[in-house]
Amino acid sequence: MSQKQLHVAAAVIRDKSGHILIAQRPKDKSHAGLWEFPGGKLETGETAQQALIRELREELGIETQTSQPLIQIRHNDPNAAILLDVFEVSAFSGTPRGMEGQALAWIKPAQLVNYPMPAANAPAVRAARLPRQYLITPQRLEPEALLCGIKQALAADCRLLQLRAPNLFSADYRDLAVDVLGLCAGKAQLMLKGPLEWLGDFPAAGWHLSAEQLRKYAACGRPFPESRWLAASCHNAEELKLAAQIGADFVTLSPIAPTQTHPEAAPLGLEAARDLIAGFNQPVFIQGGVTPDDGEQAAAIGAQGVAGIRAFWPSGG
Ligand SMILES: Nc1nc2c([nH]c(=O)n2[C@@H]2O[C@H](COP(=O)(O)OP(=O)(O)OP(=O)(O)O)[C@@H](O)[C@H]2O)c(=O)[nH]1
Ligand SMILES: [Mg+2]
Repeated sequence: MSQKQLHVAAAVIRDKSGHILIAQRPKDKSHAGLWEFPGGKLETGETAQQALIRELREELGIETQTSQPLIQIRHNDPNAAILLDVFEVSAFSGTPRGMEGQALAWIKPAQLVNYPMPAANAPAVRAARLPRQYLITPQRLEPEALLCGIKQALAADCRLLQLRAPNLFSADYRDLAVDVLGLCAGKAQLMLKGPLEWLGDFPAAGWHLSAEQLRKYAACGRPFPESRWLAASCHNAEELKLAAQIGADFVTLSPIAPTQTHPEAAPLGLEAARDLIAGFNQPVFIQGGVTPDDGEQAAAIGAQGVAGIRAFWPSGG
């Protein structure tokens, strides 16, 4: 017997203060009592976006004004193979109400982990907690210049930052990381990059693995609990597979287009990137030859957003 295929559209609805709307599944439905992103199954002939608009009207009594793809998740449940097509809804009219008697809650993104959801939702929760841009610090800057640029980036609403400074000696990097953690507190999520031996020194920050580290450690599994972000730099299907194996929460995929800094690396192009992203279940930031203006294009190929160094670094820094 072939497994049932379910295509479901669901919404991460944000209000003006950045809270997210979740709903509790009613008693008479599957996964009763678990929380979910409002939405439902596509009807025959509908696109995912059309289904989303209809479901939000039926379940919440709102009219969707702006929606953008966030993440597509493929999940095999004992009863069905689910394709969960998650959109971000940032503008709507009307006040959401539980039209089917379901409980609703507006919560901060960081609180999502406290509401039990179906297993398929884990990557969507990660995607909802991450911004659309990932700033990586440029090489060969002295600590003062780095701190100055980071302050400017934070003032310009940078919310995910990777402190990459391969030019610094380890002691200097570690001192700098302490300062940057302080600057980021309450503003941005900080990812550090360096030897895994340093992990214990920085319990507050996430960790970004190089492709080389990924190869070395993937077989050992996740190096720390899920309360911190684990990310990895990937360039092909094999590295994405290792990222899934180690339990990475999100990845960068590069290079998408030719870049000045890596002219020798063959760019993937958007089509190949789209296929790789479709085969990977966690948020992907595309990097290399993309700029902050490419966010919409990134979302259109299934990516979380764009990552980068020079094109993302504050110009005065
Ligand atoms: N809406 C929604 N469904 C989800 C999520 N996560 C998840 O695994 N699902 C699954 O996707 C399917 C969607 O079902 P649904 O019950 O919302 O479908 P529906 O609104 O069309 O309801 P109906 O079939 O009772 O008319 C269910 O199997 C549900 O468990 C989620 O975050 N939101
Ligand atoms: Mg539903």
